[in-house]
Amino acid sequence: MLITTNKWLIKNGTFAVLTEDKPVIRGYMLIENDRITYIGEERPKLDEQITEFDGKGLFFLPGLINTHGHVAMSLLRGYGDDLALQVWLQEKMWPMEAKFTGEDVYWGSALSVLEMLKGGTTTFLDMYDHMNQVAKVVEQSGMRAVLTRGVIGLCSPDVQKQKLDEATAFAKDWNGKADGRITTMISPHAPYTCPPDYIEKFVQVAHDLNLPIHTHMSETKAEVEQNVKDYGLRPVAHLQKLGVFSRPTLVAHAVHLTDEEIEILAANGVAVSHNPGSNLKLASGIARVPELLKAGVTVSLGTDGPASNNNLDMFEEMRLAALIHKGATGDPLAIPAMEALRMGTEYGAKSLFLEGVGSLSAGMKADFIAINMDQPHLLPHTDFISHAVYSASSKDVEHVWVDGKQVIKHGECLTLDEERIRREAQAAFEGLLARS
Ligand SMILES: CSC[C@H]1O[C@@H](n2cnc3c(O)ncnc32)[C@H](O)[C@@H]1O
Ligand SMILES: [Zn+2]
Repeated sequence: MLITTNKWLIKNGTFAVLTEDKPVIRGYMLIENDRITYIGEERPKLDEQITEFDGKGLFFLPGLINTHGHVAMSLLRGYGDDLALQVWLQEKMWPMEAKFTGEDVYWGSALSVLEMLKGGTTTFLDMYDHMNQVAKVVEQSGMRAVLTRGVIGLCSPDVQKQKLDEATAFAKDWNGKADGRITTMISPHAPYTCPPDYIEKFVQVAHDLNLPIHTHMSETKAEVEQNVKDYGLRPVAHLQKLGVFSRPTLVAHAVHLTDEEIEILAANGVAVSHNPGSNLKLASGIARVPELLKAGVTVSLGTDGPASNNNLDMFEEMRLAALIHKGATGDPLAIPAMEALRMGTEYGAKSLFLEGVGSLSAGMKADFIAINMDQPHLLPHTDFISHAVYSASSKDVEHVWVDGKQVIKHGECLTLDEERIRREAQAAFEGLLARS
């Protein structure tokens, strides 16, 4: 077997290393196979000729990490805007999703993976149905993902069992696949869509497979009130009682929390995926992110699905996170730019229980992006971290590497057929409409 080594030396680059004393350095980054093996201001000594890449005018960042979403919902982008969560789900999303075929999920996911890669996201978490199709897209695209079959348990015991078996089989079959780029989790959709005894079964599966749990939690005020009516407890205490937090857990949203609930999440090491764009669009509220971070909770960023956002631009989520908490608290330091960037990268990796991704340093996986800094809205070059959070967008991403392989070059995807995906996704939406 012919073994070829993949080695790159990036020179003349500006790199976000995010250390407290010197967050940005100018110099060199060496990539060997799937890893960063050197990053620093001095040119590394090399005993062989390797491919050099000129990073002049580019700002290199860790690949962005989107910790909550439902990517196949790109097919429903713009279908059912300006509604609150429950109405949006019950009257718009669920009736349409009931008609989704595996093929729809494939093309919807491909459209989103394309959007994410071109926009600088290198890892995403996805909770949905027909997850084999999402996994297939991830495998082909070269992207990294944490995948989980989300289960809504508002159905007969037989169907509940079938869905749980399917979620278990998916989690088992795909964990570690695609050269380790895919990992899996276990996901009851939410406390309001899964009865307590059903959630306990997911906890048991997570224990059996040694996997983390991901679920929606405390997204709206109405959901919290309904939980108290139905079970006599707010969602945090309810999930704790059912054993969910006995597993490594990532909850999405966590908008409506008391001080005591923040302490419970911190004490149990529960991570939170903050989805500012989706929470604003669905009028769910503003999560208590500064308090969560202060209590020691890992808070990362997610877009949620493309139908409640309505894009998958993680630069936008970082900017929103940095801005809305200043407005909500009156404190300009509520979420500084550097913290927002960490939420979109390093804390994202921690939330997904992934080791070796989320920062640019020797030994880490080579998941990184380059943005073109020589554009009017990114000049002058005062503060690159500030520009990445407050001025940049997904459209500024020039190159993307995942696992040491370049997947986006000058904005073009090297792994997926963009033209075909655009055509098939539009056709899939039209097919859905025709069947509805
Ligand atoms: C069972 S697969 C995932 C399921 O979640 C739905 N969904 C999308 N966005 C949200 C959200 O913000 N809160 C709760 N549920 C959401 C999606 O439509 C799928 O049915
Ligand atoms: Zn969601």
